[in-house]
Amino acid sequence: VRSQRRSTALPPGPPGWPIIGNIFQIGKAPHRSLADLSRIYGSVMSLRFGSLTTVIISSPEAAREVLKTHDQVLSGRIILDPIRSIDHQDVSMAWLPSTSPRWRLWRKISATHMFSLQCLDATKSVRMKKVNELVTFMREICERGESVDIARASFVTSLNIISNTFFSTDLGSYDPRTSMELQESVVRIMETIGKPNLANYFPLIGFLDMQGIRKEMKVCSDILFTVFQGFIDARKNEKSSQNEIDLLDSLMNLVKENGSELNVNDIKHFLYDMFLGGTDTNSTVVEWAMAELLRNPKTMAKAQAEMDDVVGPNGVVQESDISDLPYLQAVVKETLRLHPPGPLLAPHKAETNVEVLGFLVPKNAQVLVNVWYIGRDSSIWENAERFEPERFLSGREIDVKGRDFELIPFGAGRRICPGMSVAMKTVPLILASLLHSFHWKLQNGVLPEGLDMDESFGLTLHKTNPLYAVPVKKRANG
Ligand code: HEM
Repeated sequence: VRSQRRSTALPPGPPGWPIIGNIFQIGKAPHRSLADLSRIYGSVMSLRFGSLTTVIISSPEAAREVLKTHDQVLSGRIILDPIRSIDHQDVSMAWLPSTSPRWRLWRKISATHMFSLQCLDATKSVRMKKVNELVTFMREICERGESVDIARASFVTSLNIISNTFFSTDLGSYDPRTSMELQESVVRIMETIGKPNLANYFPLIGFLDMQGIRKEMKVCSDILFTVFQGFIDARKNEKSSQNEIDLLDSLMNLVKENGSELNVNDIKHFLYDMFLGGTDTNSTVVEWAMAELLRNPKTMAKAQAEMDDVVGPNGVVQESDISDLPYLQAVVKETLRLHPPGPLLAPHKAETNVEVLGFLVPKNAQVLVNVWYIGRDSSIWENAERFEPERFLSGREIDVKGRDFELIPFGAGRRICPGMSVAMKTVPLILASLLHSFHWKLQNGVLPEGLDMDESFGLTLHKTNPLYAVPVKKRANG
């Protein structure tokens, strides 16, 4: 076995420069430049970023090998410098290696206390309430005949869903006059982690903080940690809970029960992951979906007609309606195919040498799965660049749950997004409520075909220019 492993070669890839390797060949849109390179070098390709060997996976077959067959060995994490700078890597569910007992404990806790069917049922009313508030806000915009930044508004909704689940209170506001500190910190942290950062590839220069990334990361993260600490202190001092039990109560009970394993610092870092993982991702998908629908008015009309049929023209969309709205679900899948918020998933790491489709993935290599490219590969998808939700309504059923490797926006295997179940309730509910309550048009007479779809790569793949859209009254109470 040993000699076989030794003879296995690294996957092919473009030649790189001494020391820096391929860093400067990647540019500002790595998912696109890596897609171009994989057309030349194949679906298992290797590059070098500084000292870091990186293997890029670009086909469903290769993704299955990485995320299923060799899942155990390839579920480590490459730690990015900003994460290290706030000491997040030793406590965070998102960054601990999957071999760590603490990672397993957090996955178990989140699966049982947050994302189980029973918990999702218990938090349904929170999602409904917060989405209704979004519609009320949109009604005010509609009355004034103004346009609205779709991502920003749905970010507030997502943030308030999470903050009410944990703390029974709103931390976001639609009113631009209120303090946006926490809201803005979450966005800035996501941007900061996603910035091109030489210190990710040359750890020794991290302390120089040449790009000011560590400083930014620390300032914004401290804002979040201080807010979380405030809630924890208030709960500790409360004699008996005034409210119904929320998730912070459950977490604090867990600390009492698992005293030696978990402490308050662990809770703060867990909350940090949940607030980062569960806000920007959702709102980005809503924004891309609305942008695609505004560019494809017939598709939007079809989705709205389905809702009129199922919910009734004057009804309010309930979460339980979503399962009866197959076209809406297809719109969400189609958006996730073309615009996965994590185009390269999160950076995996090989814990040992392993062979993938005949090539060596060496121990400590970074492994990135280009789900963005897989979603647009014309050998897999007909009219791959077109927004056609209908593709999901005929033929074999394709799911996003990590079983169909041609569509894996949440990843697959042991590192699959733990928040997938709640995201697949929240995103369709927000979208359905927006579409059912209003007609939509672009601002300043922009025509559907004139809407730009430029994207900016970061920890999530954003629309470069925020989508501003105008809600238009649909019916008497709309
Ligand atoms: C449409 C919405 C979402 C998408 C597309 C998405 C996608 C992803 C992806 C691609 C990963 C990395 C998987 C990998 O490493 O292979 C991930 C991880 C993660 N997501 Fe999500 N996510 C979404 C919503 C959420 C929500 C709502 C939450 C929490 C409330 C959440 C929490 C997390 C956490 C904590 C991780 C790290 C898990 C780990 O490393 O073990 N995500 N997500």
